Amino acid sequence: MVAIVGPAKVGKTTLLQALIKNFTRQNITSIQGPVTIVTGKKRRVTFMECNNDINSMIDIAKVADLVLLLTDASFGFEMEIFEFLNICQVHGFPRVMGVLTHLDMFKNNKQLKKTKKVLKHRF
Ligand SMILES: Nc1nc2c(ncn2[C@@H]2O[C@H](COP(=O)(O)OP(=O)(O)OP(=O)(O)O)[C@@H](O)[C@H]2O)c(=O)[nH]1
Repeated sequence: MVAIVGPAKVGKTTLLQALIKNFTRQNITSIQGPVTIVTGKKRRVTFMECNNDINSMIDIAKVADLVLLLTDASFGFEMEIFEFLNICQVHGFPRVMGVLTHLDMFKNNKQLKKTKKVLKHRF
């Protein structure tokens, strides 16, 4: 079970659609719940987008094997990220992978490198 967690409008649905397209070559426009994909002969992966509320975060922290924690790089860390990490500490930490989005918003390459370094340092 792979959970996609992050603040509102950070690009969770966009990432999920891109992952589905990568594995299945299908374009899915409206995603209503968890999506299970057969990724190998003996492997299935279920992707689930986590709603941006505390109860969903608690539920997902208990069952996820891997969490993709999305951060809008043009904005920085938001409260929800820290909230979710605190919840994980209480419920047993799943593996967490940080994903930076909106990197294309940076026009200045130097600024992009600096921001990436600062944000990566946290994971
Ligand atoms: N420029 C840019 N826009 C992005 C990126 N990722 C997502 N977006 C845009 O951000 C907007 C919100 O993306 P969604 O995928 O709907 O975000 P979400 O986290 O699912 O939003 P909620 O479900 O409302 O929490 C969309 O218009 C996307 O096109 C990115 O990496 N760069």
